[in-house]
Amino acid sequence: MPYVEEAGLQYHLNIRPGDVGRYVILPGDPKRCKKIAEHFERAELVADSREYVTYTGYLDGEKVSVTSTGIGGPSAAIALEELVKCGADTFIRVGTCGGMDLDVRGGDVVVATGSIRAEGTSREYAPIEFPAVADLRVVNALMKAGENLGYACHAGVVQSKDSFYGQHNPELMPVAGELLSKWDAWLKLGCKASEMESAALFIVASYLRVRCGACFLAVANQEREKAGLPNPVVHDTEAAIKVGVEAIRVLIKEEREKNQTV
Ligand SMILES: O=P(O)(O)O[C@H]1O[C@H](CO)[C@@H](O)[C@H]1O
Ligand SMILES: O=c1cc[nH]c(=O)[nH]1
Repeated sequence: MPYVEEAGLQYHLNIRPGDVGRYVILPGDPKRCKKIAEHFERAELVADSREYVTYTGYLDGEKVSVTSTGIGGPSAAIALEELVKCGADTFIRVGTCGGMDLDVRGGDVVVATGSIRAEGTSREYAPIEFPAVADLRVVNALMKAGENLGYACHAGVVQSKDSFYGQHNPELMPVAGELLSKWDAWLKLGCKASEMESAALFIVASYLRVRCGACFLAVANQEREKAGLPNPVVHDTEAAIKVGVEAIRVLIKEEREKNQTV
């Protein structure tokens, strides 16, 4: 492969095997990495390349990492591929989203059980009939984490799309009819929220046989606004970060207990 340089150095992330733990948190925003790494013990910056910032530290004695994916499926798929090449096998996206279902308010945490593949990247990995689903053990760990921390997380299907403004101003787009009629269908089907990376991550994780889940801070809910309901706007991602970090702790504990019984 021409894009792998010496000793397994990855072309985009600028990391090598050994630089990251098997557990990796995946925010979109590179600036969220430092905030997440502050929850680790002995965290160190290991790489800063393009939109990909990576810190590695420890949680309960286990090596863990955080790598930003940037915005959208293409860069998220690259991050997952290169992290897997460096030995990681369990991933939690900690992102932001816009609420869709009326019960999701700004400030709430949403856990994805699966994602609508309204984006392009996953189609270059799997036919559209194949569902983008989160790993069941990671979903359970995220819900347990919410319970441990006293956050009532919403669990359900989310929508992954490529156009942020197609979500917020669909009526201005040349394909308005298609965007609006599909959005209406997602609402009728109980879709919880809209974001941009989880479908690609779940499909690439299925292909590479690794575990991936996702939780999000709902920034606001445009459907609540439309319905004339209170619509708080929240930008502080700490609740979703705490749920993601606690879920990694839950998974580490489960893995240790499993290894003791075999
Ligand atoms: O806050 P992050 O993790 O970047 O996630 C969401 O925010 C970005 C859009 O504003 C997209 O990446 C979307 O998925
Ligand atoms: O409304 C939102 C908020 C965050 N991310 C999105 O994709 N949409």
